Amino acid sequence: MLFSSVETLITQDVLAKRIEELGKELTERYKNHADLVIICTLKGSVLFVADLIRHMDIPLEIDFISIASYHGGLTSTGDLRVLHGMSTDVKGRPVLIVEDIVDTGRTLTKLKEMLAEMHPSSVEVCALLDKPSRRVVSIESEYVGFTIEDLFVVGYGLDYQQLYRNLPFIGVLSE
Ligand SMILES: O=P(O)(O)OC[C@H]1O[C@H](OP(=O)(O)OP(=O)(O)O)[C@H](O)[C@@H]1O
Ligand code: HPA
Ligand SMILES: [Mg+2]
Repeated sequence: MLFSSVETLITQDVLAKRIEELGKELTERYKNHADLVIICTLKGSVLFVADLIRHMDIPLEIDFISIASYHGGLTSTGDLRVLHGMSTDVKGRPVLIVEDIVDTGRTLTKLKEMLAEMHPSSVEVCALLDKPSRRVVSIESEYVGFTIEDLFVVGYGLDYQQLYRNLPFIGVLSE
């Protein structure tokens, strides 16, 4: 499918303000919990996590896991592949998963199952975008930036065929 333009759904300013709010909320949540580990899901969450942690005024570690199921397309293939694992020992430590988007819920479900085997003291999720209308697996995030309609979005880390991740705003592709 060919797309000719991108329409803005969430502007750079609106993103920045909401991410600052989330960072402050998370600072309050975790300020009395030592040893926080943030797990960023690559590739989509890389811009979000970089901005979010700059508003978290507490000690934290960060690690990355590369997990993918869209493989460039518009729909989840259901074939979840872990392309790179994490290296941090999270046993007995609070974990915050940072996700760019929860759509069918399959990625987050798989990630939470994998983490449970590592016995962290707690696991919470901060998702920039939530698309509840597309859920296949019932799962919720403790912290959500924006709840969006059933639209395929790109930008601010999110891709279509690995492109558009560098847009500074969230947009919708149009033909
Ligand atoms: O709730 P779901 O339907 O599972 O979709 C959400 C996941 O899908 C996307 O990853 P993708 O597979 O596109 O990998 P990427 O982050 O490398 O683009 C997105 O970044 C989320 O991690
Ligand atoms: O709307 C989306 N856009 C980009 N990647 C995605 N992965 C799940 N949903 C989406
Ligand atoms: Mg993708």
